[in-house]
Amino acid sequence: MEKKYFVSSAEMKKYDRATINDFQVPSLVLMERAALETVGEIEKRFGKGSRVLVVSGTGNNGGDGIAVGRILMQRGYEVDFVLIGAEEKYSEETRHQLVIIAKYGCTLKSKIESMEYDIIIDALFGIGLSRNVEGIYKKCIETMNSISGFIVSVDIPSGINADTGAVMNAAVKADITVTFAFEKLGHILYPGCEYCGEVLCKDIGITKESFRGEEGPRVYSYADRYREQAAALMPARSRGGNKGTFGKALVIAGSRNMSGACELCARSAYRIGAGMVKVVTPEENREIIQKNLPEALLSTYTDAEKTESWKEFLQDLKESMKWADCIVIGPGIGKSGTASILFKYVVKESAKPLVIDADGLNLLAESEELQELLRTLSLKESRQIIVTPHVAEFARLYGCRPEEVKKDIISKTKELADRLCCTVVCKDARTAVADYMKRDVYLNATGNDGMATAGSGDVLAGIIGGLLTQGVRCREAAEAGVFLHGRLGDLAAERTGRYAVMAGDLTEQLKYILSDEGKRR
Ligand SMILES: NC(=O)C1=CN([C@@H]2O[C@H](COP(=O)(O)OP(=O)(O)OC[C@H]3O[C@@H](n4cnc5c(N)ncnc54)[C@H](O)[C@@H]3O)[C@@H](O)[C@H]2O)[C@@H](O)CC1
Ligand SMILES: Nc1ncnc2c1ncn2[C@@H]1O[C@H](COP(=O)(O)OP(=O)(O)O)[C@@H](O)[C@H]1O
Ligand SMILES: [K+]
Repeated sequence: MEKKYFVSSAEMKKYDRATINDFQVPSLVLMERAALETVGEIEKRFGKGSRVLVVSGTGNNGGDGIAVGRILMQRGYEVDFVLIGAEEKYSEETRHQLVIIAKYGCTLKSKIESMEYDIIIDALFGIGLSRNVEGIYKKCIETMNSISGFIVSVDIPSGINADTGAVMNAAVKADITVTFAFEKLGHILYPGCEYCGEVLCKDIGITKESFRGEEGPRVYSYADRYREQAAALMPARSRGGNKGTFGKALVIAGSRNMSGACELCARSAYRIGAGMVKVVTPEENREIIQKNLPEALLSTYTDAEKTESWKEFLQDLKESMKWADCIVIGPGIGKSGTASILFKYVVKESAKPLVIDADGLNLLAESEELQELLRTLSLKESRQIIVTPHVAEFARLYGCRPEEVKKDIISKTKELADRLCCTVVCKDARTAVADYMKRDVYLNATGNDGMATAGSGDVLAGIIGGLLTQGVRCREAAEAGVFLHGRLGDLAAERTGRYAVMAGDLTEQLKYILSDEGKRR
């Protein structure tokens, strides 16, 4: 799988240092390459004679900016240089860039004087931002945002935390961001991603060799090309296959007044390619499922208190669990006594890959015993288990507040995966996937706020289940499922706009994005 990395500022600094110290590429060479790449993007958009303001800070981000200004000036642009910060703080490289522009007779200002530029080069802070922006720095960011001009942020918009995407009290709102070597976490996480404009990632000679044989960056996504080639994430489909070949999903979902969850989930499992889907739901949903999803097999239950029929149902369920290649449990099952008994029974008795979603997660959060059971099943019986909480469900399972999850979704997802010994999909605007076997965390870059609509989680659970039935392993099914689900949301939003997207539209889009041959196996 071709990956795209999102690095932390510590990782990026490590790769910078390895390139400079181990490979002996001078720091000023990297800076010149960074500047040339940035200039290239400006030249694509603006011609000679355009008015440019360079706003630099004292660190190497400022040095990049001054080099950009110098090259533009040599190529016929009109450039003003502003540097904010005390001289004793200048980095060695920035000092050097200042010596060069002084030789060319450029003057350096300490504040923004004119209000009209064509282009503003934002080079106040890069990945070295270490605390909240205050005083003259804050004022300077506010001025850049208020005056006219196309804003080009160098490396990252000044004021955005490169590790978390947080706004550190104030941040530049860029039109484009030209970054180097690898995209940073702050480019993809909210709210940082909304400040970057288009992110252009450029090679300046800091490559994978700078990992020096160690594991690479911890966080990755799928390469952008899969957006257009979604089918490349699918298992190859055998032309001679029959419905058994493509697997059987058992979807245990829905409750009284909640038939939609199982319908969405089961339909999505079918649309992603499962051969057979059996729905287990309360008797009240029989008619509606038969009418709306006649393709599904069906098994219904009544209250667990009705002992005789419940016993019969459990017998049937046991057979269904043997029949299935994977089980999805939770969407809309509620938290009634019957739901709780059913959930415990399935976790204990099933031997197949299991996806636990929605109410299943709430029931799991309430039972230490079941959490312990998950660990045992995973460690002793190598059971494949995926849990798919949204942030609030995650917080209940983890035992913290939802804001804490949002703030640190990457580490928290990995921690919960280690604790439960399974694969965890923490759903948010940027969904994270981690498991207990691997250090790396997948961070999803597809999807949009149109998907924040009831039932879209049920669709994801069905998609992941449908991938499992086709033999995709847990971690890969979770990552590919999340990526594809986001793409479905993006395509649905392209058609209707983000306001109008509904969960069923996501499943509908599956008709269109998997038209090519799968290549995974
Ligand atoms: N040779 C290299 O190491 C390369 C570095 N590059 C550039 O260098 C940047 C990183 O440079 P630095 O590590 O020098 O860091 P920065 O230039 O991002 O900023 C660090 C400086 O800002 C100060 N600072 C941090 N937070 C502040 C705040 N809230 N208020 C006031 N001052 C604050 C620090 O004390 C330090 O002086 C990258 O973003 C990139 O643009 C690129 O040129 C590529 C090569
Ligand atoms: N702003 C957003 N950007 C991208 N994806 C989003 C956004 N908001 C929600 N989503 C996605 O939509 C889905 C919502 O799932 P969930 O909260 O479980 O919904 P429900 O319980 O109603 O089915 C998740 O996969 C989540 O990642
Ligand atoms: K910057």
